[in-house]
Amino acid sequence: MPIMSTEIFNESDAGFVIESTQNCYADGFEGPEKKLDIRFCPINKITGKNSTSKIGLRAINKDRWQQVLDSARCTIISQTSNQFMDSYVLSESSLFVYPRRAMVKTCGTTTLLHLIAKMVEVGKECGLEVEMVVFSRKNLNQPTKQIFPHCSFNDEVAFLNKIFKGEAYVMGDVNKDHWNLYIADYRKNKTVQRTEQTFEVMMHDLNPEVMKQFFKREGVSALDTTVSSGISNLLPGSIIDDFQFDPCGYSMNGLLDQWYWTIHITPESHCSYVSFDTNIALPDFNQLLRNVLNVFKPGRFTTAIYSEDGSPVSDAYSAFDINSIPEFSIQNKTLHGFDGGYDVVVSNFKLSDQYLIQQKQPIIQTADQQQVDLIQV
Ligand SMILES: C[S@@+](CC[C@H](N)C(=O)[O-])C[C@H]1O[C@@H](n2cnc3c(N)ncnc32)[C@H](O)[C@@H]1O
Repeated sequence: MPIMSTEIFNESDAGFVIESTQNCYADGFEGPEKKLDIRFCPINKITGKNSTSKIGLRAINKDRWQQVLDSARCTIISQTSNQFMDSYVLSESSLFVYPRRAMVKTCGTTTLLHLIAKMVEVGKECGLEVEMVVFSRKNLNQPTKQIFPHCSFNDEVAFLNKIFKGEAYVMGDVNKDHWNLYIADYRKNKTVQRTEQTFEVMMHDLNPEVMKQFFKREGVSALDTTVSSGISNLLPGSIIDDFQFDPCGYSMNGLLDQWYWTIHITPESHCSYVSFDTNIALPDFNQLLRNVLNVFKPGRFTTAIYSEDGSPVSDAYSAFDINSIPEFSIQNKTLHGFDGGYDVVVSNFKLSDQYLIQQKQPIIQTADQQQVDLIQV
């Protein structure tokens, strides 16, 4: 029977303490998330009663996931499910659980990689072993404030290589916006048609008027903000689990049949950041990217596309047309093709100088016009 429920946990029960943003994050909250996407397959030998279970990782309950998340230092705030997945909004970002896949992203100074041992253990409890691990993150604003191994990508890779056997890549300009990627792929049957894709948009320098909506306001619920901001229209028909932090910050998980989408917002002007992430099976991302940019109005952003050979986006390099976002100029674009049958494409954009000049023109014209009017009087 399909499960359709949203449960908000009592914050004190969950050990989740809302702290004053002004006091805690005076130097800026670290919005850019670390993301760990682990896919599992049945363990070859029969190891237990759950080994052939169709629900796989979904047999794990919220308390057990909280034990896993304890290692990353974050807390479950609420849970939503449909017939395909369980989703959890966390004190720092999100966890999505499919029968054979767990995707967790955490921000701030969380220690995401510390939860791997427990994640592998949970998989074993369900008769599953790791088939593929993808760890990725954008460059951090303040890496020195992180806890080991998250102060540097080199440390993270060394940490991961003690557990897995993978490859590491840096995509983009290492001195500017860039994206780090680690992949360990144990999938044996390379002939299987793989159709998964993910699309991430990581935005900085957001329009302050837009960001105002994500400060807690008396009498305005998270759902009100989800609707009035335009977020609910990004992928209509979704089950949405949203949360407004106090005094600011917003997170949501969306479930649209078998596809997830998730948005996390740090609205403070000195460190504004918004992430959008989905695995929706669209043939291109032109309209979705246009809509995301219209809702949030960033000054600069990075996109990351992961696309398997049989995915709806057949060519990750041209998954969206830069002509559909004329106010932005592209800084760089990097493609990595992998022999496992998938591509990763990372691009960086910023508002173009031409657009910024055009934006200023009406103000200058008005002032000039006023001057002319005054002279005429
Ligand atoms: C909503 S979370 C989202 C993080 C996400 N990775 C991002 O930056 O887009 C971070 C925002 O919530 C605010 N916030 C308020 N209380 C928080 C808490 N207890 N834990 C984490 N963030 C909190 C932070 O100041 C920040 O604006």
